[in-house]
Amino acid sequence: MERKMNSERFCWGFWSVVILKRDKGTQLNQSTNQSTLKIGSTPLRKSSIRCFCQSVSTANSLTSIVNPQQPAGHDRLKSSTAAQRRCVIRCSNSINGKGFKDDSVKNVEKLLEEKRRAELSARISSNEFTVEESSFQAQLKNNLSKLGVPKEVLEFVFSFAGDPEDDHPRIPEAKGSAKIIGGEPFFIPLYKLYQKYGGIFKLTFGPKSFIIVSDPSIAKHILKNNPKAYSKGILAEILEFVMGKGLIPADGEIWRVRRRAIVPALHQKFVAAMFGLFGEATDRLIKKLDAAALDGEDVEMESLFSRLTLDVIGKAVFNYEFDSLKVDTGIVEAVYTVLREAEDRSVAPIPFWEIPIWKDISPQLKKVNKALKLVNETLDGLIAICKKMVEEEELQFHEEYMNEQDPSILHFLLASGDDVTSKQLRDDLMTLLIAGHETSAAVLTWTFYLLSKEPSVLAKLRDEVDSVLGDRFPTVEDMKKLKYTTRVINESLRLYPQPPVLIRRSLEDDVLGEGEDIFISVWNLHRSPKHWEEADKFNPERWPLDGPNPNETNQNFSYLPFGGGPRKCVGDMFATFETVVAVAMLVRRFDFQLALGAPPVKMTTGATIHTTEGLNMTFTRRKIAPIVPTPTLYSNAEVKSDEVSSAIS
Ligand code: HEM
Repeated sequence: MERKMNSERFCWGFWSVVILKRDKGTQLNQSTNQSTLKIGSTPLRKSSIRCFCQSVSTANSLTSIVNPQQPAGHDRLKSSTAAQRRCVIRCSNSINGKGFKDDSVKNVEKLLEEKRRAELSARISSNEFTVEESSFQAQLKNNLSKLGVPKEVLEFVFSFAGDPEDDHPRIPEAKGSAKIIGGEPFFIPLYKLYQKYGGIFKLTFGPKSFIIVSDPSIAKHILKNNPKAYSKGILAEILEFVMGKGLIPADGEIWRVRRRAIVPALHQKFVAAMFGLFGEATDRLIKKLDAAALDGEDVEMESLFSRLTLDVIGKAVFNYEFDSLKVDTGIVEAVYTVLREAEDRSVAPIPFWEIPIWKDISPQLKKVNKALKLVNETLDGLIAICKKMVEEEELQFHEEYMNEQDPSILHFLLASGDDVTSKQLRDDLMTLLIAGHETSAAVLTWTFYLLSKEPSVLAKLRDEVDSVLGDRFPTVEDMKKLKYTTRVINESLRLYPQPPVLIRRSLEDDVLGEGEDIFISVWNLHRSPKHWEEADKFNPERWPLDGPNPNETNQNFSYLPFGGGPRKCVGDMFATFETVVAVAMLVRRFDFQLALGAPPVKMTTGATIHTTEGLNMTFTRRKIAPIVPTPTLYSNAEVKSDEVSSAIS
C-alpha cells in the first residue's frame, strides 16, 4: 500500500534525499540583489534556496558576471574570489547552475556548517537521539532467522546493534528534528548516525520515520532475496511527472513486463556498437578542451560531462543527436528544464507542484510543462520515424538484432514487436535518458576530481592508456587491457556512489514491518571501515588487476555501484565502458588540475552527488600525437558478442 505523508512533509531526491523541515521560522527574503532563505535562524544552502527561487540564475546572479562576448552556448564567468581574474567556460544550461560565491557568503556558510557538524556530533554522542525499545531488534532478528538468514550472519549483523538479551539494550532508533540533517548532503549525517547506531536503525522525526540500512546482509535481503516485498515508494511519487511508469519508478506487473522488454535491447552486440559513439562524443569534448587550453581558459567540467553523456545517451536510446557539446537547441534546454525540475522537487520542503492554484499561476511550472510538451513531442516524432524505418526494413528480428544505421534501443524495441502503449514507451525512453545521463556524468566528474588529487594514480593510469591505446579510439577489445582504468572507475564509484542511497518502501510485513520507508545507504556501505581498509582513500589498487571486476555479488553486497537483485541497473556494462573510454581518451590527451582560485569542491545532493559550485579545472595539452578517429560512428558493430563478455569478465 502506497502511503502519502501529510502532517509533516519531507522531501526526497529521486535518487537521493535531502530532508528539510519547514517550520514557523521559515522566511523568504528576496531583495533585488540578495535572496536569503532561512529555516529558523539557519540560512539554507544554495541548492535549497534554488527550489524556492525557482531559478538557478537568481542564486547565481549574486556572484557571477556573464560576459556577453562568449560564443553561443556558453557563458563566461568571472570570479571575484580568484587572486587573478580567470575565465571559466561552463555550459549555460548546467543543471547545477554553478558559479563562484562571494567570499563573505562562503565564510559564513563554512562557519555555520562547522557549527552544525559539531552540534550534531555532540548530540549523537550524548545519546540524545537514542530511544530504548528492546522488542524491535529481537523481533527483527527473529523474523530474519525465520526467513533462513544463517545464524552466523545474524550474529554478525546484530553485533553492531547490541544484544537484545543485554540488560541495557542499545536500540537503534535515532530521534530528533529533521534540521539535524538539513545542513549538509543528507548522507553525511546518516553516516555519522550509522557509526553510532550500526547497520540498521530507525530515524524518527515527529510522526515520520525511516529505516536506514547500512548492513550488507540486510541490503541483500531487501534487494535480492525478497525484492517483491518492496516498492520504490517516495521515489515513484517524485518522479511521476517526468518518468510516469518508466522502469525506475515502476513496480509490480508493469515493472516486470517492461524490464523483460528492455533488458534484451542492451545486448552485448549493441554495447560493442556503442564504442564508436563513446569515442566520437569524447572527441568533441576534447576539441572543446583543446580550444580552452589554447586560450588559457579554465573549464567547468561537471556541466561539460553532463553534455557529453547527454549526447551519448540520446543517440543510444532513440537515435537523436542532441549535439549539446556544440549547440544549445531548444530541445537541449527543454531536457535540462525538466531535469532541473526533478532535482528541485527532490529538495523542495513542500510539494508545491501539488497545490492547485500554484499549477495555474507558477511561471516555473508553466515553463516545465512547456518543456515537457516539447520533449514528449520530440519523442513521439522519433518513435514515428523509427516505426516507419522498422516497417520498411527487411531485417529479421533475432536475439542480437541491430539495425546498423540506427542501433538504438528504441529501434530494437519496435522491431521486437513490443506490445506497448505510446505513453509507456515514452516513459521508458525518458527513464533511460535520465538514468543513463546523470549517473555517468557524476561518475566522470568525481573521477576527475579524485585523479586531480592523486597524481600517482593518474601516472599509473596514463602508463596503461598510453601503452594500450597508442594513437587511436578505444575499442571493445581494449577493455580487456584497460584494467587499471576500469579499477579507477570502480574505485570512484565506491567513494562517490551514484545514487548514494537506494529508496524502498516495504509493501508487507517482511522483516521490517509494513509501510516502512527504507533507505539503503550505499554511501555507508562503501565507506564503512568494517568492510574497507582506509575506506576514505582513493586506492584503485585495492582490487587486484588479475582478479574479477568488483560487483555486488563478489563483494557480498558491501559494494553496490549498480544496485543488486532483479532491479539492478540495466546499463551497468554500457556505463562502465562509456566512462572508461572517456577517461582513457581525456587523460591521454591532457594534463589537468583544479583551477587556481576556484572554490573548494564540495558535495551537494541532487539526482546524484553534485558539486556545490562546479568542478573548475585547468586543462593543458600533453605533448603527444592526436588520437585519430575510427572511420564510422558504429564501426564496432561487427564485434562479436563474446568479445564483449570476455572484456568484462
Ligand atoms: C555509471 C553510471 C550508472 C550508475 C552508477 C547507475 C546506477 C544504478 C543503480 C544503483 C540502480 C539501482 C537503483 C535501485 O535499485 O533503486 C540503477 C537502475 C537503473 N539504471 Fe542505472 N546506472 C548507471 C547508468 C545507467 C545507464 C547508462 C542506463 C541506461 C542505458 C541505466 C538505466 C537504469 C535503469 C533503467 C534502472 C532501473 C532498473 C530497474 O528498476 O529494473 N543506468 N542504476
